[in-house]
Amino acid sequence: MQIAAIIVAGGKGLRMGADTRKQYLKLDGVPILVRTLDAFLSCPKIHRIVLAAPADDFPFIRSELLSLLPGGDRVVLAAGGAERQESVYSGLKALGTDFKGLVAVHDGVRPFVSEEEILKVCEAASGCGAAILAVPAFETLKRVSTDGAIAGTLSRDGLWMAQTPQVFDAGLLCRAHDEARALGVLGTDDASLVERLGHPVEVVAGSRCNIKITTPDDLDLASLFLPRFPLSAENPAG
Ligand SMILES: Nc1ccn([C@@H]2O[C@H](COP(=O)(O)OP(=O)(O)OP(=O)(O)O)[C@@H](O)[C@H]2O)c(=O)n1
Ligand SMILES: C[C@](O)(CO)[C@H](O)COP(=O)(O)O
Repeated sequence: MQIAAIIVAGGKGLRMGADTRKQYLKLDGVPILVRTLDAFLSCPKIHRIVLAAPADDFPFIRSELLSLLPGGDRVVLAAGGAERQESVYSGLKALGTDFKGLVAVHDGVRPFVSEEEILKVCEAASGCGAAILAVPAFETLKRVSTDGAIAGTLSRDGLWMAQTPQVFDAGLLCRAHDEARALGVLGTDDASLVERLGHPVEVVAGSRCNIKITTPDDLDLASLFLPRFPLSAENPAG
């Protein structure tokens, strides 16, 4: 079965508070987005890659990022939208409605995804049509009221934190996005749009290394993980 990846990198990175969009910040000299794309370009099961990114950045992405990557010319660019969901939708349109395989949606700012994780979540989705990586909640969870006081302690039983890749049958993902758009539903991930259709989504245990680089602290954490995630052997920057 054909597998396509949609990498979303259209965000502004407001919580990072950097002058540059965080997907272009460098970790040990290599842009975060290049590290993420390298993980997918070097995975033999991924046949096509669409990158949803700010349209104004396309010249920079072509000349400064894709040019660093062996196979970077395989990456098709799609214009990112105002919300993550719109960026995924734009990626789906760029992929084309005739694509019939699996689509793996991944955040451009999750560079520490392993090939093993990509393969196992794709494998799960090839069975049931929808699967995501996630990790069990690992801290005590509090509901906090607007005055800053604890309003309750939640049971951690059965609570998981969603990661990406989130992998779906292409037709199912298109239907989930079309319906959400028609109804004005905005989800923070793709699985939530598929869940609303009543379709089961399998959860595959991921790793706590697969962080979404969101705040400046995450850059410090990322530097600790770097030695465990070298660039692929084909990548001359690696
Ligand atoms: N309009 C958007 C918003 C987000 N994303 C992408 O979705 C992923 C996860 O989003 P997040 O980490 O929340 O990124 P930002 O939206 O950039 O961050 P912030 O909310 O702090 O502005 C990132 O790779 C981001 O680039 C996107 O493609 N298009
Ligand atoms: C898709 C996602 O990465 C799963 O954790 C996440 O929902 C994106 O989160 P955001 O911070 O709301 O953009």
